Amino acid sequence: MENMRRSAGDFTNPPNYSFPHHRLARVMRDPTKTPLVLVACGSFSPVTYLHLRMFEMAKDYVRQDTQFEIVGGYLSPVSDMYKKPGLLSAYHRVNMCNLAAEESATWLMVDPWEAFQSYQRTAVVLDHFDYEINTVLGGVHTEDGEHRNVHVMLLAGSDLISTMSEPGVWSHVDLDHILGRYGTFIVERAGSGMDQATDSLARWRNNIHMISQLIQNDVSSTKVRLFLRRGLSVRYLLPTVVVDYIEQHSLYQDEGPNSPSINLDKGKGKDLVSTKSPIPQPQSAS
Ligand SMILES: Nc1ncnc2c1ncn2[C@@H]1O[C@H](COP(=O)(O)OP(=O)(O)OP(=O)(O)O)[C@@H](O)[C@H]1O
Ligand SMILES: NC(=O)c1ccc[n+]([C@@H]2O[C@H](COP(=O)(O)O)[C@@H](O)[C@H]2O)c1
Repeated sequence: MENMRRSAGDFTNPPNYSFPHHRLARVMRDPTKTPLVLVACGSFSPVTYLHLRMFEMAKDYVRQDTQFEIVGGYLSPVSDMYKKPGLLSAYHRVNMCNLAAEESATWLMVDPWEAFQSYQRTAVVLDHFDYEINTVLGGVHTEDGEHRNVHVMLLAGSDLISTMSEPGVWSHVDLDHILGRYGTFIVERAGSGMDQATDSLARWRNNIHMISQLIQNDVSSTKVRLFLRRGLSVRYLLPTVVVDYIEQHSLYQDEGPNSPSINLDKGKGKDLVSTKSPIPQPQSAS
């Protein structure tokens, strides 16, 4: 079951959807390596420099410590149905991610697939990338024309991985699918210990790569939203094009219907009130 590849009928697509691949490198530089696509799932409400920085940190780690070659990276904003506090409409979140990705790294893209439809579990999202890249596009090639399947991996902060030990948030079947079949790069996040995050995930440890933050940076979307509501500047915490977009559309002026009241503490605000949405539990991920 774990290695079964999905087919078109297994996925629901939003209207007029086409998979973005304009920045996906289709020819590998080093034929001895395994091609890799990084996928970051999250709210991105709004996208910050930390989200973009995660990809750069992973890129350094991949080059120095692994046999992978990155051929592309994706931000995959979650559906509005996730109903997380502070979640702005998918329309604006996807627009902001696109602006940020376009002006940042040349290998970053935004996939609106999960954003514009019903909530899709992360295991299904990774299957969608695997399907689009390997089945539909046919993977990538070496310079000699040899075909290679692309390995898809989840890129996440240590707070997200911590939730994998919280009861009721992830099903065991999904965890086995995500960590067993795909694997993950975990970026250290202030306030969310790396060891603690992965203790209960030991059986998949070969597929879990931990990336330490050598320059501490604890920007979070929660704090950015709070700053905006208080009329404080968020410039240099997120790309200028995103700051301009937020100003033009007067975004994040109100708390919004899902928002609990939060304080600007040292963490993300998550310690004070649970912001985790109940996740519909799957029958099976594959
Ligand atoms: N400062 C950070 N350090 C490490 N990882 C981060 C950081 N900020 C976000 N991430 C990671 O980015 C991914 C997307 O996160 P998300 O969009 O939920 O951002 P967030 O800042 O945690 O949002 P919110 O504050 O609204 O909860 C998650 O895997 C999260 O762990
Ligand atoms: N069971 C699951 O597939 C599951 C559970 C919790 C969060 N997630 C994903 O993690 C991402 C970030 O979630 P938070 O912003 O709540 O930390 C979202 O993309 C969400 O879909 C998936």
